Amino acid sequence: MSYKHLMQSSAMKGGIFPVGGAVSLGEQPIKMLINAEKGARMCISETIMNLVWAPITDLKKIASFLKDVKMSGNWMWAAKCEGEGARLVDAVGSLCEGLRQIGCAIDGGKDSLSMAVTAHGELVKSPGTLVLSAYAPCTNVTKVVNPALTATPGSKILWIRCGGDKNKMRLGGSALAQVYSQIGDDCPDIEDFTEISKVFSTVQDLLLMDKLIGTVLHPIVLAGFSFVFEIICFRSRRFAGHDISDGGLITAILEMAFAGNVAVDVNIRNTKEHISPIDLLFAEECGIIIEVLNSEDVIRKLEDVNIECQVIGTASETYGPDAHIRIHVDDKLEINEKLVDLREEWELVGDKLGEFQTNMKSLKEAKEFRGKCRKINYKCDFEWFYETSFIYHEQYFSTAPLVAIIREEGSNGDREMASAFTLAGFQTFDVTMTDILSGHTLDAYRGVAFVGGFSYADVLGSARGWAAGVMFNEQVSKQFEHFRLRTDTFSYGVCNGCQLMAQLGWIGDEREGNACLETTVFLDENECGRFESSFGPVKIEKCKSIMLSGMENAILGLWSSHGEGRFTYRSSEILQNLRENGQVCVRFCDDQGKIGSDHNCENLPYPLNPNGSIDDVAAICSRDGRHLAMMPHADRSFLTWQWAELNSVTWNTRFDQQTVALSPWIRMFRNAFNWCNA
Ligand SMILES: NC(=O)CC[C@H](N)C(=O)O
Repeated sequence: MSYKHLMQSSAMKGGIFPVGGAVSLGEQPIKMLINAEKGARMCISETIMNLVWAPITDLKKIASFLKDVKMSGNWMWAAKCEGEGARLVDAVGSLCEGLRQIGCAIDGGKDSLSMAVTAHGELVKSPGTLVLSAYAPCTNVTKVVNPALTATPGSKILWIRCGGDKNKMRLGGSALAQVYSQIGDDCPDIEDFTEISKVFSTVQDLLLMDKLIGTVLHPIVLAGFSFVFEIICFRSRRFAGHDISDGGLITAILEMAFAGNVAVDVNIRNTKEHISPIDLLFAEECGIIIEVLNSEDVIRKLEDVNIECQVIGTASETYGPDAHIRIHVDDKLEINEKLVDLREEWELVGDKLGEFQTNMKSLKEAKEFRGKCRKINYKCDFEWFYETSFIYHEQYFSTAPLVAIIREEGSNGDREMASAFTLAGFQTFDVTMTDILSGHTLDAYRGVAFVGGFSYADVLGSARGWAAGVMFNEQVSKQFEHFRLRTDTFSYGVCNGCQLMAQLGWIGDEREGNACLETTVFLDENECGRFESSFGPVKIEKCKSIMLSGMENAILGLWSSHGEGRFTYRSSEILQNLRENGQVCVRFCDDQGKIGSDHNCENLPYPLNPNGSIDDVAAICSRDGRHLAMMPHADRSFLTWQWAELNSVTWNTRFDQQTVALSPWIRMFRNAFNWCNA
């Protein structure tokens, strides 16, 4: 089947069309123990304040943006126990009323209403719980804001409270209360839902107005005939935001600092004498924290709708081990700690869970890394811009080279792979292993892509079942081998596809003729012992891969997402040969672009090297460079908004809408296209 819809949507929409879906969650079971009605209202506010960071509706077209938000309500309650049925009714009533006030509907859900058991003669009830999930169309995924403080010079951190009674900072049901094994008796509440709507609408406005976000795009060099612009950073990253919920104001500020890895200095004014600094910092009253460049404009916008806001401080470009957190209340310094020390406190629970999943060596290495990481210096000197307008003409596809996006039962990376190849100018086709088994040949294709996923649920080891399906079927193995040996073809295998290529002998110690007889390179279990999903830097090596030509020395971010990614070789000579032949194509690297051997080590520590591959190998190609097998996902990193962090990216490139959307990884796919057309 052709991915015609991808090509057609490119043709119709004029290229990349960054729409998507936004989802958010809210749950407040501990507050519900104190008061079911208040807990339900806090659930609504948490859900909405988690959703506010994605632009969800074109405000000009629809009068009430929240009308586009739908929710699913899930109830877990011991409703048959005495008094619980009545509490459930109260909670449902307050939920309905709250949603009515903000103009939002529930269109689905599920309930488990017998959440109680008798064990050893004792009745054990689950706390009555409501989990709300909101969903809405996201009009522009490039404008989604995340909590990582950007520390952009000139920006300010603002605290905006909304919904609750401003005379109160209630600690009931808070994380602080739980730390002292208490629940409390007075929990936060939403007294005025209109304020929630106003804040929502104001933030939505900010998301859509670049002026307030402060995009910085300025010409730095005028070289020859071509303008070179520096994209200082991806635009929405000039704006950070986080809701205040579990843990209160202090936790929101700290989490933003941890995520940005930057220093913070704030001074919170406490206007009410009866509120102590502890209440102020730990109460979980509804609100948000934002970091913006043009704070005066934001304050004015909020004043226009009668929402108070306080400028509480700034983040500064002091990173990781150099960064301090200073929190004052009414000019009195309450907290003055190193960022990394506070973050380690915060990581304690994660590390405890990690002890059940991960080996101690990796946990220790991760801790050391957190303690010294400053900022990752991505680097890209090559051009990845190309004139894309031609691919918007459908007739173009009658001449473009064909790529088969091959998937098996359990694959999940086929659509992103198809979209990368389509954007690079190929005609892409969805080809299942069943198609090939029923006689579909690869003769028409110039390229094949083996996608990522969990073929046959990884039961016998990743890609083993998939490989067996090829190796033990004479017709399929002939078909594959014919394709591999043709001199006008290329292939790209990612993750599960990379594991498959290793099993099939497409990379490693290649032999003439049937390559499927033995495996010389094998992807073993990650050294850390768990499935690893992380975004981090890799270095592109000077190598034979046709897809990576001209990209050497770049330091780029890439998603890893695997449980079995450790390149392992039948003998040490194989790795040595691969190195000497220029077949090691990509390596995991540290924040400065250094690999393990630069530090006189066999490989980098976890999590920089997420799987423990010797020599930090992340991708290998065939002897002639036509076949490339890569563990991390370029297919999930070729658009800028797919990158988990871009704060520190400085790239030299021509600027236009398309280039902002495309990350340097698109060059790989474009290289393949140029190779086919050469
Ligand atoms: N994303 C993937 O392709 C994962 C590959 C494989 N299932 C693993 O866990 O290693």
